[in-house]
Amino acid sequence: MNNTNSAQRLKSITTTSSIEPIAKPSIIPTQRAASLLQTLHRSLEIDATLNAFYQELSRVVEGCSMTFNNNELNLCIEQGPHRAQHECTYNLREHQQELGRMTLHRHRRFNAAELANIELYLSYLYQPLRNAIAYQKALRSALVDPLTNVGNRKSFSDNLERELQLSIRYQIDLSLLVIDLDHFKQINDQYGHSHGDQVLQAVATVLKETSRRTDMVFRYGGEEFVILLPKTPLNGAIVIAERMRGTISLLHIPAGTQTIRPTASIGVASARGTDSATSLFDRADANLYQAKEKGRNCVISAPQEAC
Ligand SMILES: Nc1nc2c(ncn2[C@@H]2O[C@H](COP(=O)(O)OP(=O)(O)OP(=O)(O)O)[C@@H](O)[C@H]2O)c(=O)[nH]1
Repeated sequence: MNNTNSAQRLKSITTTSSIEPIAKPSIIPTQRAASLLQTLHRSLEIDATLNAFYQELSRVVEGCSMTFNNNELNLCIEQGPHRAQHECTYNLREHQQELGRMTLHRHRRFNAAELANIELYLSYLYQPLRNAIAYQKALRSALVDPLTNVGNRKSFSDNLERELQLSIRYQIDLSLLVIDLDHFKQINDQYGHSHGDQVLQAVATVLKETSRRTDMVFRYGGEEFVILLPKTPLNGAIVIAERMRGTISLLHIPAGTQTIRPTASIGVASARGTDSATSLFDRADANLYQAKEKGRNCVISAPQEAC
């Protein structure tokens, strides 16, 4: 295998036994190998597992840095000082499932013994990393709505409590949007449930795309979404809500020969020092109710407003 200035080493590792080192790795004392395995198995945190791997690897492959990517979990974990011109990359996979892509960088080229060591160490990493990834995926699936891929109601409750505490303790603004699709029952009845699902997915995409990275989008249930806007006062929240409402109203979702044009009503509220999670949510929800009462496809942030 090549290891020149521009060469990229790309290898798929499917199981521990499939690794065939191209040179003899340096001999790791049994006790050291056992202790490395024990350390790698200690945590189900991907970060901690990779950090332990890197600490150990950099003893035998000096001066290297490491980048690990997992697209499904949206992970990019970097260890070590910098990226450099020489690199070797391994696609770690289990059957058809990607565990991730591991790249090691260094200013000096990797020699054959070092490459063999890297592969030996990867064979130790493989199982602990697989366990950590499976655990993170399980945690994630308990908190993510599978249809729309945004946070679910449980995730919303956890985040609302935490953000409200932070907002009260540090006197930081916090706003909440409660968004409900209009006449969604009619959409389901007229176009069918699967087109209804497509509308929910398209709306979730709009909500994610029209919010900032720090905003949090959740599906509260059915055709109702909620958005937490940390560090956002009421007037800012109204602007974001209007942008979301406007963008949803521009959607054209194909349904056979027809097109679905959904709209949404939005209730907005901002946290006060005396708020509980329930009182803040109830205020936004009451405003949503007003928006429905006053004609739908509008944003209400105070009970007296008209659409
Ligand atoms: N396709 C689809 N429909 C859902 C899902 N969850 C809930 N619904 C439907 O959403 C509809 C909600 O209807 P309603 O609560 O009557 O509200 P609406 O028709 O949107 O009327 P307004 O909110 O008053 O504008 C019901 O028909 C539910 O069956 C889902 O995951 N997929």
